[in-house]
Amino acid sequence: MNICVFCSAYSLDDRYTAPAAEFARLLGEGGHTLVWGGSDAGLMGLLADNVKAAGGKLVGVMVEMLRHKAYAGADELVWTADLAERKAELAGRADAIVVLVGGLGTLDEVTEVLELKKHGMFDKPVVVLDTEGFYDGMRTQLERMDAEGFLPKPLAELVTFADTPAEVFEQLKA
Ligand SMILES: CC(C)=CCNc1ncnc2c1ncn2[C@@H]1O[C@H](COP(=O)(O)O)[C@@H](O)[C@H]1O
Repeated sequence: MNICVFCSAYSLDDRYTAPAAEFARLLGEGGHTLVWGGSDAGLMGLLADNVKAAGGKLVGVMVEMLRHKAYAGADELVWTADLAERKAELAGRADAIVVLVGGLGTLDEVTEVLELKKHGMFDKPVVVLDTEGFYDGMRTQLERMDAEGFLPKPLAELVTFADTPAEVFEQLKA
């Protein structure tokens, strides 16, 4: 399975890096391919290192303006002209999307795929790994949208939440 991951490009503490490394290990050992932003920075680099160490393949989708941060050991690096083209390329190559902790870039990526799903223009599973309750705020907001008629389909059809890396893979099998 080509698993596209959105996550932080920053270096984070162990509360976040340990579950990300565990997720990467399960991905690699499961024989999956990581499709990600192709960067060696922070959590993105850690993810790629751990997938590779566990025997998984790496497909990076990089944007020209971040060429200096490209991950050196990817099996394939795809170059895109801008962030919009990159998001389309990432989603287009994904059999599933997993969202790890991240900042505005991650939020931008996940909201875009959920909006595409809302319109039936993307139909792959999206699973949020809610490490340390990091996404509780986003979840509360989305549940309120769901309960108060802001979504055209049930929230569970757009995105699901997992507490642990193992639970992410259980959900992807379901
Ligand atoms: C100086 C530095 C950290 C450069 C590396 N910076 C980056 N390299 C590759 N993709 C990125 C970078 N920054 C943001 N992104 C994109 O936005 C997401 C991360 O942004 P954020 O850290 O959550 O907001 C990633 O999923 C990635 O697709």
